[in-house]
Amino acid sequence: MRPDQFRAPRERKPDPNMKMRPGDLLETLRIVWQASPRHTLMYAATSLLSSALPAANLYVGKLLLDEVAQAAQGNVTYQALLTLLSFQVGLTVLGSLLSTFQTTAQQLLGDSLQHSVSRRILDKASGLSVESFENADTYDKLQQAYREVGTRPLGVAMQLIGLIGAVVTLVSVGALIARLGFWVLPLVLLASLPGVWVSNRFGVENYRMLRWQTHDARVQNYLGSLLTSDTLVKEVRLFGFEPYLLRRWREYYLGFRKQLEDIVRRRALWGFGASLLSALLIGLASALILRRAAAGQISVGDFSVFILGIAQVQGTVSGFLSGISGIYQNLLYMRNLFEFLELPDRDLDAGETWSGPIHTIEFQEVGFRYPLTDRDVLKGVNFTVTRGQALALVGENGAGKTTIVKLLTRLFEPTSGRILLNGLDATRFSPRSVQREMSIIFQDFGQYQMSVRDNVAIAEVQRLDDVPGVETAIDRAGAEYVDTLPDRLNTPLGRLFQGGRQLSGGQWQRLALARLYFRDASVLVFDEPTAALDARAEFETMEALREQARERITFLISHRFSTVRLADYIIVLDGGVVTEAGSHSELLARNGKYAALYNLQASGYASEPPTPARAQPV
Ligand SMILES: Nc1ncnc2c1ncn2[C@@H]1O[C@H](COP(=O)(O)OP(=O)(O)OP(=O)(O)O)[C@@H](O)[C@H]1O
Repeated sequence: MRPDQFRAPRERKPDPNMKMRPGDLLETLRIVWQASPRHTLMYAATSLLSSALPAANLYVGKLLLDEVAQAAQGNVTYQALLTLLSFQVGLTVLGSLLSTFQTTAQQLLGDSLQHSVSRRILDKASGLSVESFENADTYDKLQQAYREVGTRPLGVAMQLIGLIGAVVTLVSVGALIARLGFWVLPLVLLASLPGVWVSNRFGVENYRMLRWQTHDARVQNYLGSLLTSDTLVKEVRLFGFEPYLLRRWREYYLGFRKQLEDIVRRRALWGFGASLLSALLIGLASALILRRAAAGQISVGDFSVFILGIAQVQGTVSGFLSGISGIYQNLLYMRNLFEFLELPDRDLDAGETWSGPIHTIEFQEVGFRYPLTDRDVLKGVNFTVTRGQALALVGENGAGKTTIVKLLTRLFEPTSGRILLNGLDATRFSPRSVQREMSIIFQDFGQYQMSVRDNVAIAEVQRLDDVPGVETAIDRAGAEYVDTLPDRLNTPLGRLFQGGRQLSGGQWQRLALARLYFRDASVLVFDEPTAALDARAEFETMEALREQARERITFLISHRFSTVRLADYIIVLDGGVVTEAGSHSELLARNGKYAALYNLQASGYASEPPTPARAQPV
């Protein structure tokens, strides 16, 4: 996490680009249709049929009431009443049947949609460059897209079909109500608007608030995760910074809370005003109807259509308008998703395919600046390394050692200068084909919560079943402890899942070394390979490394000069610039920075330990 991410909660300005585009609705519907055409059709058909049922129910209900009123005067047979009742029962049965099919279609469509959109997001994420992951904005987009994938696209489809259904209901029920008087329907429709306007307005505000909070919520989550992490608990307890973390976590909460309270208060006030206005309008419509009733112009059945129709129209108008705002909100999410899916991919297969071992690597005046930053972290770096040589990169923290490795392994491209492989410009070749010739152990290597075998063979997935290969790599990395694990190579590792074995830092590091050895590569990169190893393991690792290095090009980054001195060629970096280069003895003879650092470390071993102060008798 970069320091700028750790800041106090602040007012975040709305993203000016957060607007849906005209094509988003169609594109969303296309995604829904493609996920499952059959269930989309089934959902649409059952929803639309259901939308016509309220009017049919109202009408049959009205007929039934009128007949009952007639029956009181002895004008209607029991048979006629039963016929109407059977219609009403039929409508109820049809309603439940449609709703059963509709729910089934919705669940299956939702599942297919979640799968297909998640798949797109994961596909996209796996094609993104390392650079995109290091960009907070892209990372926020990815997180939000992935978090809401289960609800949003389906939401758009359901709401759109719901809108069409609402039109069907409104037209049919509206036609029944309109028969009761000219002003009745407009008044009933008008009465539904204030409430819907309020819920729409605050729904959008709520969504925007959540979206602006995404970044801060991520920081707050991170702070919470520090307090609940099993790996960090020791450090957190020892340094005792729990209160600090809790305070920061709470500061973020209070920031969110302030925004929420503001929205909730305003919404309550507007909501109250809206319901008063609605009640007035409905009162007016009722007075008009009652005047006609008093004049004997409408039947009991008609009056029931009015009373039940009000609720129906209000519910439908509210559903209709909140459907529109729901579509708008969901489309804002979809815009976020589309923006994420439209991010430029880094096509790792673009370019010629590199094949065969790499014999020489040459950096020519290589410079580099991380995207969105304004500082060159490498400047005019030159060196050549050939097969059989081990090259060590030395320098203080932040000097640019890991960045050189990122360029060498094509995770990033130089901003100036070039890298030659066997004398050919590396950019001609696809990053993936070049990476195939490289194997690496990073400083922050992966601890995969998988089996021992997967942890090693994942370096070359097409050889996942190569058990002898895995065993050889494990031997070479000195990870014999694997033999003592309950299920040897098949023992699940890590604490995340049940039955997993947790390893020590050094044991994990040996496994990462085995992973490096497992891949048959001509360039090996060791970024702090012995940091977590004990003295014997470090010695063995360096021996193995020397053995391996004969046939290969080896890059070594280490702060331990006992390791560095074994390299054939050493490059000293300072602030992204190569300040010294040569073999260990040459650099010592030069008596420059390398010699100073080496002697500093060597004196740490050679000097007499300070004599402990003798306790003074009191
Ligand atoms: N993703 C990034 N975005 C912006 N700047 C970065 C990024 N990664 C590293 N840097 C900066 O680049 C410079 C070189 O970093 P690099 O990781 O290469 O140093 P290093 O020599 O490997 O350090 P260490 O010995 O601590 O591992 C540092 O100033 C660092 O802050």
